[in-house]
Amino acid sequence: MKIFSAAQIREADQYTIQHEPISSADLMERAAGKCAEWIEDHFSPTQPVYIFCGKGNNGGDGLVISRLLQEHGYTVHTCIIQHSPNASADHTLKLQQLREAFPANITEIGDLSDFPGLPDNAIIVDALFGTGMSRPVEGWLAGVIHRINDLRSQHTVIAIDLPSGMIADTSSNHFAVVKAHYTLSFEFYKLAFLLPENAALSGEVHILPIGLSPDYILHTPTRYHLTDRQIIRTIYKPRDPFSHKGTYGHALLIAGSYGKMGAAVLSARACIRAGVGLLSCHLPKCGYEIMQISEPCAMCIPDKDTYFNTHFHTGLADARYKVIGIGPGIDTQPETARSFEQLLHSWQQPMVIDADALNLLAKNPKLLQLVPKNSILTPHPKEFERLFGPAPNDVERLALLSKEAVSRHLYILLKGRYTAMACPDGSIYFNPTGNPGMATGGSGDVLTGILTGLLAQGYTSKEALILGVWLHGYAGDIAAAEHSQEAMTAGDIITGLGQAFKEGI
Ligand SMILES: NC(=O)C1=CN([C@@H]2O[C@H](COP(=O)(O)OP(=O)(O)OC[C@H]3O[C@@H](n4cnc5c(N)ncnc54)[C@H](O)[C@@H]3O)[C@@H](O)[C@H]2O)[C@@H](O)CC1
Ligand SMILES: Nc1ncnc2c1ncn2[C@@H]1O[C@H](COP(=O)(O)OP(=O)(O)O)[C@@H](O)[C@H]1O
Ligand SMILES: [K+]
Repeated sequence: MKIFSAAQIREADQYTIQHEPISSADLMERAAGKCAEWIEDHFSPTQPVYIFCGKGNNGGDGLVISRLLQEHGYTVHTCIIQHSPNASADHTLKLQQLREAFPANITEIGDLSDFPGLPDNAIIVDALFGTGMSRPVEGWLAGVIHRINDLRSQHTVIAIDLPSGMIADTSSNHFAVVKAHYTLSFEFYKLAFLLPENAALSGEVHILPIGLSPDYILHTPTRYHLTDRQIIRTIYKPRDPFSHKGTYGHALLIAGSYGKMGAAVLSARACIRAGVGLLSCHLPKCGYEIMQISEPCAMCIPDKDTYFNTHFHTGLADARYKVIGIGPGIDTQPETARSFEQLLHSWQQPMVIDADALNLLAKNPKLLQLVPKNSILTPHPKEFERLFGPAPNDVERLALLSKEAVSRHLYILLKGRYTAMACPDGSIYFNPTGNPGMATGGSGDVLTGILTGLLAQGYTSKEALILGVWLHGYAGDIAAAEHSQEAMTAGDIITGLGQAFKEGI
């Protein structure tokens, strides 16, 4: 699914109005109708509804919702916030229609002292501002937002299109923003919903289709995308009935150290479950028996060193590996760093680089220059900061992520609720699958194994990244459904992979 900027959303709106064609007032009727329907499906008419409307088109939506809910027997109080002497044309029209149909319970709020007292069990609908926001809300208007937020523990807050005060496509960190329980947004996810800094603001987001022009959506390029099944289906390649294990590549996984062999085992198991043809694991001697016993499908290459991987740069040419995955549990010993440097001098194919291998790159920035083009780097936010430095907010962190991916010709993901995947072509994909049950040691090692396994099978770096992160999260969701978010383990994510392949594509 494409994620458009506020300006593009306005364009989509205008394009639909001209080409469907439909009047802007009718489009507003359609959008607000979807919201009213959603509210009717989820809340009973016995609950009083308080709708706070701004004077732009977001407020216009609120006015239509008010009329439609009253037509269906709800008691609605409509509060119009007088933040400006002028109202949009559609706001003016919809206010007139509301006054004609239901003249009672319409109040104007010109100051915080006009804010109504709310009865128990009320629903607050926030229709103050939507995609028209471009600067922070200040003064008594910010006070209205704070007042709504003070009431959220006793009442349900439903934001229309965006929680008011939030800017659709840039950072609103530290601004006054409504904290909604639900956000009913039109047609598209907004970038703002995917940012960790906004986690407490949008609540449950529901995207309501309002019939914006499919032509416009198809032909308008955008930088941001949210992975969905449609994208996944274009990537996934079913296996050829005449294929053999050579078809699916030989991967080398460099992982583990004394006390961290679990990371290597998890990664190896995930790589195998992701469908690799053959897997060899380069391990410190102490890990040899552990791996042989834990995962009989993996072959093992013991290092010269008992506790750490220190000589994995040798013998690469003979084995004709398709891909190398490196990092889970390898520690950051100087001998490991030296071997990594030599490996980077001799290996030119894409690699998957994770965990301590990322920390080695952060410690030795000259190594970063040697990373083969089209490699996949998988930092969590702390590892990202060690590698590329801090950013003042999430939107600037995304810009930094993309800049590094483009200038170095690498695929770099930034892990989190909506893992962001930056590509060398400048695009950024967000992944919606996964859950907080995956915030547990070993989940990242599983991802490294999956990505390595997919690259080995011939998926391009971009395909492996988007598909791998999707499957990882999907398998995590299956694990959480089976075991709960608390009790699930990284191993359960691997177990869930089978069902993820069967049901998630
Ligand atoms: N995009 C679409 O396809 C559709 C959009 N509709 C609605 O239209 C909304 C956009 O409407 P508008 O463009 O009128 O914008 P908004 O209603 O979001 O905001 C514009 C109003 O807010 C005021 N304003 C903006 N920033 C302010 C600030 N920092 N402090 C104080 N006042 C501020 C402006 O003066 C103006 O009165 C969407 O969010 C959505 O709710 C729907 O009605 C129809 C379909
Ligand atoms: N709240 C969450 N929602 C979705 N995915 C999550 C969440 N928390 C963690 N994850 C996923 O779990 C993985 C954790 O990786 P990482 O922090 O590297 O773990 P480890 O180093 O312990 O293996 C990442 O892929 C991340 O996106
Ligand atoms: K709103």
